[in-house]
Amino acid sequence: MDIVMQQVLPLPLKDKLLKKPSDVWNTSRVFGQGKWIKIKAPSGTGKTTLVHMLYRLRHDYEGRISWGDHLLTSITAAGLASLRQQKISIVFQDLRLFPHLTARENIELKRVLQTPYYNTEMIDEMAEELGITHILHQRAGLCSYGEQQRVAIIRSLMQPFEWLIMDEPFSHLDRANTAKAVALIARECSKRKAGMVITDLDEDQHFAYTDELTL
Ligand SMILES: Nc1ncnc2c1ncn2[C@@H]1O[C@H](COP(=O)(O)OP(=O)(O)OP(=O)(O)O)[C@@H](O)[C@H]1O
Repeated sequence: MDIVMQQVLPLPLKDKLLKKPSDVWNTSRVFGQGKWIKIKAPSGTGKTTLVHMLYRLRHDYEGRISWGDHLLTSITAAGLASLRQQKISIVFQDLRLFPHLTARENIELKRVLQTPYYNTEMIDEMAEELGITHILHQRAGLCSYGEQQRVAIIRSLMQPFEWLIMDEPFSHLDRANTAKAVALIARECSKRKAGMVITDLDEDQHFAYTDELTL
């Protein structure tokens, strides 16, 4: 499934964005299936706005965004839920874990939302790989932000997907833990032949990007 953006401009930022060139805003852009796309921009310039539009959390924009044949402004609630369960997964910048559930419960909830893609043992394997086995039983709200970030990454990998959207997913991880998370994500995307859209402030070489765009 391609993600297509046509002349998209967020209404609250329209005047500001029209004043500078962009690889993404107010242009036609096709994110072809399986591409690994990096979107770079300084703080406060619209990365989270874009991610929320791509995931259809907000639709206060001009232009058109489609997931395959589905135009996001006219998709039904049932269609949206189904595509989010089967085709598009996400790591939010603000993570959106349930703070009163344990780390494991947060991940498990996602795992069982659809016909499980993985069995529950995979949670332990991924937690071990990312070094968070010891906090799986802990309430998510008590975990450090870096621990929560790794929980959110594992949660995003518990479902099938064609696209993984990530909004500054390593912002609270040190270099060694970032490398572990990158290896896991790259493996899981490759296994599914999935694309990714990842935002960050600066250039990086975490993944073998097919496209590097400036917002
Ligand atoms: N609904 C809205 N109304 C007015 N301004 C908004 C709205 N939504 C976002 N903005 C503004 O748009 C700008 C971009 O915000 P956004 O969170 O997308 O940036 P960002 O690039 O993700 O930032 P950061 O790197 O700090 O996370 C900010 O100045 C924000 O205040």
